Amino acid sequence: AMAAAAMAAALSRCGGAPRALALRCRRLHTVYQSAELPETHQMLRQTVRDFAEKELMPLAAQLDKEHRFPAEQVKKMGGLGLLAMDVPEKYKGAGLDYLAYSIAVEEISRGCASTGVIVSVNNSLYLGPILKFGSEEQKHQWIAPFTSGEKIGCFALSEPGNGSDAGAASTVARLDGDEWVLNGTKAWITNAWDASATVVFATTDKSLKHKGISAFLVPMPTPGLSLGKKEDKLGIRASSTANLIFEDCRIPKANLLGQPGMGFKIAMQTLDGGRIGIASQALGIAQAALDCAVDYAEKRMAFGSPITKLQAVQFKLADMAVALEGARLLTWRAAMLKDNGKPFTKEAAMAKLAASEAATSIAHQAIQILGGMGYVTEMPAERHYRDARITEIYEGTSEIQRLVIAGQLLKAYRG
Ligand SMILES: Cc1cc2nc3c(=O)[nH]c(=O)nc-3n(C[C@H](O)[C@H](O)[C@H](O)COP(=O)(O)OP(=O)(O)OC[C@H]3O[C@@H](n4cnc5c(N)ncnc54)[C@H](O)[C@@H]3O)c2cc1C
Repeated sequence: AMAAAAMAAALSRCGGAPRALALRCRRLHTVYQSAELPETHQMLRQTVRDFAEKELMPLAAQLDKEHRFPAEQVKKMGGLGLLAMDVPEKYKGAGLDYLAYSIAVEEISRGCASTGVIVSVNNSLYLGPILKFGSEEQKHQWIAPFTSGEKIGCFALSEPGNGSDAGAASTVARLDGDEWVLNGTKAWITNAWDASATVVFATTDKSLKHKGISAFLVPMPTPGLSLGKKEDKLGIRASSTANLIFEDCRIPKANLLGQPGMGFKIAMQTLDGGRIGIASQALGIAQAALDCAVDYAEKRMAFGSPITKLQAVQFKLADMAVALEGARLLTWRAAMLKDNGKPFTKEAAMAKLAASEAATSIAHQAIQILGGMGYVTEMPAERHYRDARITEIYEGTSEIQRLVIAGQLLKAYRG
């Protein structure tokens, strides 16, 4: 009942009438098998879908073309509670759960995949570890101002010399009186150019290898921290990606997150949750690609009838739908396990692997169904194809997901 009240409060912030919205069936081709979702989550889905169709979908191509951060839309999403979904209301979050978060990120990404990752990084990678490992004081200082969309955060783990092998971090932090002094370069940091703070991982005791890594909270901008150039990317081009360069960057001693040496554990647990967000982003891209393919195929005539009459096209659509629904169920399952306080490392890796591979394959087939029109920017299919690709790389490549899944699987068999 409390979750439902919180949901109603979050929804009412947008000034909408969620019940009426939930009852309105928008388009036949985007009906989900969502009967098994709680009513609150169905309402949320409809609200976020309406927002994405009105505010994101019409803009997505332009944002992509201009590499433009959707600042105004991020503020509106903050007003809807979408930037801090599982953060309790006492820290100014929406007080919802990870299933709600997954649904919201999917719908946002269906409208604009770049916006999807911006939202996912703020929720999972920035707020997530502070919520779980921060002191009460840190939560008030570093969470509350990052819930409304006025400020967003980032997460800096990867480095130029190591991505998958995150335990080999060469960024260092040394205690000097009442301050930590950070030196090193973090690479590929999502939201870097638009962020007001970062969670950053640095080695405090090299002899302990990955057990000598600690996590820190760093305001942005701050002296000693500079940004690299914006990466010119294949997809998700409206989200900024850049290096964070620390050169004798001094932060207060109190900005240590958790205990010294806990950084690697914090990073890995954070990525477990983050993978649910990226799986959801992939679902949204895949859904958008499938929607586009069906819309087009119903109208495109070849040899005297719409190409949806061709069994070869129908078989493609069937395979796309199966891959999407299977990945969605895995994603919801991982989210529900997390919401119930159960282990979900393996399930989150399975969800991320299945959803990202589904998204790349569905976006590929969508282009095939559109033929020449799939290859040009008049239609969104080519953008979905470019946007999908990153979901197999960040927050652990598909190879790393397979390693995580196999490791957990073998552990379970061996008892
Ligand atoms: C657009 C974008 C945004 C990003 N955002 C962030 C962010 O916000 N914060 C952040 O910290 N990082 C971020 N990253 C970094 C991302 O997480 C890494 O790129 C990713 O983890 C892979 O690391 P790498 O690029 O160093 O590749 P490498 O680790 O060098 O891997 C290269 C290849 O080797 C394979 N490989 C490596 N080790 C193994 C193994 N043990 N077994 C099998 N195969 C292996 C990989 O799967 C891959 O195919 C982002 C990256 C991009 C491109």
